[in-house]
Formats: sequence, structure tokens, C-alpha cells
Amino acid sequence: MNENLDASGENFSPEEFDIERALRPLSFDDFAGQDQVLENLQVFVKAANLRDEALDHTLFHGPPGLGKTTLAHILANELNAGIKVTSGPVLDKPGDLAGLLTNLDERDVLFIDEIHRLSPVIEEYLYSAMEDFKIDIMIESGPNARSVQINLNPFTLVGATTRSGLLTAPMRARFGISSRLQYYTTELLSDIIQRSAHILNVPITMEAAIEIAGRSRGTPRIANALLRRVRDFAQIKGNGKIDIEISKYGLKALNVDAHGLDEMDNKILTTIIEKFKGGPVGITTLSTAVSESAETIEEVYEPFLIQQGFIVRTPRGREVTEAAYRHLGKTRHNPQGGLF
Ligand SMILES: Nc1ncnc2c1ncn2[C@@H]1O[C@H](COP(=O)(O)OP(=O)(O)OP(=O)(O)O)[C@@H](O)[C@H]1O
Ligand SMILES: [Mg+2]
Repeated sequence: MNENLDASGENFSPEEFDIERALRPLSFDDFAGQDQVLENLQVFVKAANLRDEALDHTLFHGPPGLGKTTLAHILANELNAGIKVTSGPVLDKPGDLAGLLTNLDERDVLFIDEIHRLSPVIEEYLYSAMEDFKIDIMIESGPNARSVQINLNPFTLVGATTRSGLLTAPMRARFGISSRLQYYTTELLSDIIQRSAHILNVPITMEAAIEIAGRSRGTPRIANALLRRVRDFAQIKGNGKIDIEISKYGLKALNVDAHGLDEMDNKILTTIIEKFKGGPVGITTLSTAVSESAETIEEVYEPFLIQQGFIVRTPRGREVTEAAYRHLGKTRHNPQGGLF
């Protein structure tokens, strides 16, 4: 895939960050797909609103760019509550966390992105906040040092992670709601692209939206990123309208893979084929061969490759499929002869 996009589709300039923000859905109604997740959340939010209670702590997990951060903001909107945003690696002092927590109004959302990267001290500290809406803080120092308990307003912790496997069991257990986001179908992505094109005020044909959607790696963030790039081609090389011709031209110029696979996706497939005769290969061995952690392969790359039918998981490890050979234009040397 092209150099500007990785599996998450991130890598924006500041202006693009603003566009990204404009394209972000703000309510349940604007949010496409993830039907099961959304249906449940709507019930839980309605119930919490009816009882005037804080929503249960909610965890969103799944690959990058599928809408975790978006949903956290939507929850706050739909709860008619405020939201404070932080992330695991940023939150390293208990004092900072205490400051955030004590400033939450009743029913507010505290969104912690990359929640698998919290330090153990902070995590420990969060437990009592989540469970009893209480925290202990140390006041004064030296011989006068003592800890006082502070009551917090009932709030909702929303956590997001691409690496749910790295979350500790006690942390996981404290979320009453846990939702895994799935890759989007081409059809849904083409709806999202049309909605975004409308916001960006650029005309697009249905056919073009489907073409771009099919190359977006099942990921709305990538779909929006590709749309913006194709829009550039349409404005500079075309007549401003995004049709199928300019889309194909732009996607080719961007070097976007026909399935939207990115560099690491292709590296994983190529490595299994070239170094391990198509597999099966164990995840640890594969991880060393492609220089990427086993967890990232399992949680970020592999789900898409499996969903697209390029890889299968067997008890002896990962194997590539015939589709992967075809995709990479390679022929399979099958020792048993026959089948492929
Ligand atoms: N269901 C959706 N409908 C429309 N647009 C969406 C949807 N989900 C995501 N998007 C778009 O994709 C962008 C990326 O989504 P978001 O930032 O929520 O992903 P994420 O899961 O938090 O990713 P990361 O793991 O990298 O933080 C959003 O800004 C939004 O424009
Ligand atoms: Mg996010």
C-alpha cells in the first residue's frame, strides 16, 4: 500500500486532522454499522438516561480506525454528559488521575485511550474509583502525611484498546459493558464514503464510492483518507467530480493494493509463502520473521487477513490460502501435487 497509510490509516497533517474531526459521527444515528454493538449501547444509554444514572463502565476493543474513539464521544453526547479525554501512556502520575477524577461531574465520561498501556500504579488507583467512586489521596508529607478518602461523582469510564489481550484480568472485569468492533463491509464503507463526500462537498458516483470502499481494508478511517486523496486527484487532474475513472487513476497513483492490504499485511503473507512454504508457521516464529510483536500480528493484522480469506488458523499455526498466492501473483509448489 502507499507510504502515507498504515493499518490504522493514521498519519495526518494538522489540516487533515480538522477534516477528520468534521467527518466524525456525533450521534448513534450518524454511526454506520456495528449493528449489534450499537443496538445494545442504545438500550443501555436509554436505561441510564431514564434512571438518571451513570452508564456502566464500557470497553471498546478492536483494530485501529474502526470507531472506538468516535463511539466514546457519541456515548457522552447521547448521555448528555461531558467527556474528559486522556490516554494510558500520558496518565503516569496518580495526582493527574486524581485531578481528572475529582473534576468529573455526575454522569460524565472519562475516556482513556490505549487503556492497555496504563501503569500498574495508576491501574490500581482506578479500581476503587471505578468500583466505589472513591479514591484515597495522600495529603501533606513527612510525619504529617496521611491519606484521605474522597468521594467522586458517579461517572462512566470508557476505555479503548487495539490490544485487548494486554489488558489485565482485574481491569477487564471492572467493565460492565465490553464491545468488540468488527471490520466494515464494502457496502457500509461506501455509505460512509458518500456521507463524508457530502460533508466535504464533493460529488461522487456510487460506483466510485464502492471502488474506494473495496480498497479501504474494512476500515472507515482508511476509507475517509482515500476519499480525501482521490478528491485531490479529482480536483487537480479531473473535473472535480469523483467518478470511477478518476478513482481508479488516483488509487493506482497512490499504489493502493486491490484489497487495501498494507505493507505489513503483504509482508506477513509473503513471508509465510517464501520462508515457510505457505505454512503452517507458529505465531512466535512468524513474529520474529516479520519483526512485529506476536500480539500486534494477532490483534491488528491477522483479523483482517483471516476475514478476507488470505490466512487460516490451524492447530499447528498460520497457513496462507490459495487466495493469498493469487493475490501476490505467486504459484504454489504443492508437495502432495493436485489440489491447487
Ligand atoms: N461507523 C462509522 N461511521 C462513519 N464514520 C466512522 C465510523 N467509524 C469510524 N468512522 C470514521 O473513522 C475515523 C476513525 O475512527 P476512530 O478514530 O473512532 O477509530 P479508533 O477505533 O478510535 O481508532 P484507533 O484505534 O486508531 O484509535 C473517525 O474519525 C470517523 O470519521
Ligand atoms: Mg481512537
